[in-house]
Amino acid sequence: MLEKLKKSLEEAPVIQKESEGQIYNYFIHPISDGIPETDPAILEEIADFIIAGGKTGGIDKIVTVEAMGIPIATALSLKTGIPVSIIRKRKYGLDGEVELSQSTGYSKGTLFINGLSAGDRILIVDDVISTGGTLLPLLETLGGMGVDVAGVYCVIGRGAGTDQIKEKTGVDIVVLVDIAVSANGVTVVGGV
Ligand SMILES: O=P(O)(O)OC[C@H]1O[C@H](OP(=O)(O)OP(=O)(O)O)[C@H](O)[C@@H]1O
Ligand SMILES: Nc1nc2[nH]cnc2c(=O)[nH]1
Repeated sequence: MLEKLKKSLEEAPVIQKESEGQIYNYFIHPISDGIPETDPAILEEIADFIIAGGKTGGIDKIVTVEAMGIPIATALSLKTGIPVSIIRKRKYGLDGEVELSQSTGYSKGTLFINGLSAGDRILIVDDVISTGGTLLPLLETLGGMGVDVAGVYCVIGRGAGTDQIKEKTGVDIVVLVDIAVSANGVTVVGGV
């Protein structure tokens, strides 16, 4: 299952990003960067896997975070007819906008939620989970808003974020492929 995705991950180049005196080994892959180009067959494989998980029934919105969750969310939307709501890195200042801080192993920023409200039943999809510094504050903020998160899918998992989020929030994130990343490259270490 997901053989194309796994094979392409093993071939992903790794660059070093420096943040706050720490080096982060950042892998570059079509699903997480759009480089060199995204194979629609891999997007379809991912969308079909998520649909087979049975969590798309009764969902009001597929929710993702700008930028690289968008192709995955769009592929899923086209197959299910469920609309996509995108959490942006840009402030709009609309009524009801909610902002939160995001951090990754290589960046810090602010996310802006628009178009979600109490009682919405959503499925979250994203390309990568690593430190959890994006999804943890997002899940906490959505919980505070009264949004019902029916499931969370991340295509690629690395690092401790998934386990930490489970410990802190009880939310089980489904990771399709688990990888280990070093300066020498990417190794697939698990997954569905
Ligand atoms: O678990 P974490 O350490 O938070 O890493 C995961 C996040 O990193 C990437 O986002 P990024 O902000 O780099 O945006 P991008 O989608 O534009 O690459 C990715 O899309 C996830 O949202
Ligand atoms: N492309 C890419 N996205 C990420 N998001 C969090 N970590 C990474 C990474 O190593 N590579």
